[in-house]
Amino acid sequence: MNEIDQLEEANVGNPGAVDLVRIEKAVREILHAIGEDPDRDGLKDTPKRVAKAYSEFFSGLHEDPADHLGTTFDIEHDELVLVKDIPFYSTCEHHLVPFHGSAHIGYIPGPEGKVTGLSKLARLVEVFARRPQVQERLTTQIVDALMEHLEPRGAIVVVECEHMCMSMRGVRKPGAKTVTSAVRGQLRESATRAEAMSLILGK
Ligand SMILES: Nc1nc2c(ncn2[C@@H]2O[C@H](COP(=O)(O)OP(=O)(O)OP(=O)(O)O)[C@@H](O)[C@H]2O)c(=O)[nH]1
Ligand SMILES: [Zn+2]
Repeated sequence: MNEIDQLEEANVGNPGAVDLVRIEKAVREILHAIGEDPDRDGLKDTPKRVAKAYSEFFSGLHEDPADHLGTTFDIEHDELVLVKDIPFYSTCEHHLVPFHGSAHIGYIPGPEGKVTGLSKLARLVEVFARRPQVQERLTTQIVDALMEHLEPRGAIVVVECEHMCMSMRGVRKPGAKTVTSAVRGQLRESATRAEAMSLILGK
């Protein structure tokens, strides 16, 4: 049996939509390409480990934000709700290396009073972070999902990240931070926006 057949046989079913066998084959190729021996002791299980890791890194591609924002409570509150410093890891779609940092999410519930569980905001970040991403799209996808599913009066998302593609390669500037924001509805008005920003950035 050749090495690819062995990989196929070793793949014990693929519960998600990430094709583990295909990743394993590709990782073996990469190891060959960098001049390594994929069959040496330390590397022989690496393709399998990488496939498993990638299925975590990219699990958000197969998730729907509605799964998390579907649970809402009717709570009368027409002031800002803000969850800040939600840590996350994502993967830069240009280099397939991590970028990581924090997301801050605020919204003013709408007249329907749709308020979601606080943990669901962190789950929403995961849905979009666990995909090949750029930071700007991550930021707008989060805010747009909030607007669509909670119908709030307004929403704001601020994301602060360090990109490994700028730290460990290329321009090599570790510590440089990128800040992106997306604001919708009433939170675009200068006074509410300023209040939200000072709560988010005033550490
Ligand atoms: N706007 C944006 N750019 C990103 C993000 N992640 C990585 N990049 C940038 O994507 C760009 C890709 O540029 P290219 O010139 O195609 O690639 P490259 O030769 O590897 O670029 P260098 O990183 O400058 O070496 C780089 O400037 C990265 O810093 C992101 O989330 N948003
Ligand atoms: Zn990158």
